[in-house]
Amino acid sequence: MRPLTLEPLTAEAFAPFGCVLDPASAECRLINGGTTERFHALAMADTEAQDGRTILSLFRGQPRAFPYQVGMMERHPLGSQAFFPLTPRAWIAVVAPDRDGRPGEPRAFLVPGTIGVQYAANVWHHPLIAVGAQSDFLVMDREGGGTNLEEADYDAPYVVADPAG
Ligand SMILES: NC(=O)N[C@@H](O)C(=O)O
Ligand code: NI
Repeated sequence: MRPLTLEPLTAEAFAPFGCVLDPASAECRLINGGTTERFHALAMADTEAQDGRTILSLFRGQPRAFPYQVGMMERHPLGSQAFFPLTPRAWIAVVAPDRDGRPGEPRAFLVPGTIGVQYAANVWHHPLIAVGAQSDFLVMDREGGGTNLEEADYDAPYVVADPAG
């Protein structure tokens, strides 16, 4: 099995795959008479293809067992998909470039529990990888017609070591 190195997440490194949802980097607006900080527009949903609509869901992820085998990837051709942790616990985002309609060499990012990511439409990624304990995420993605899920298996799995060491 091919080891996957866990990379630290940066907006630059993730840019080919989507965007990072980091309140600390967002425009912060003081609203409601100064009682609330609005971390504005962490991400813009891309869900309108084929009359799609944006929905917000809660994903309750059970922790994956490590070392974790990444044997498949998926993508959503018609819409973006954003994950933002509600549980302040680090998690893992695995993405890959497209290589002639199949996922190429994956990259695994360790995402702090205060930061989310949005996979751009049609970007190969692995389904949610929660780490250590049950973790809740707000997920913004697309509801609508058409086929919005494509999956592909790797010929041989990659393996991610336990972030806890
Ligand atoms: N199936 C589903 O809604 N979730 C996946 O798309 C995922 O990326 O976790
Ligand atoms: Ni997905």
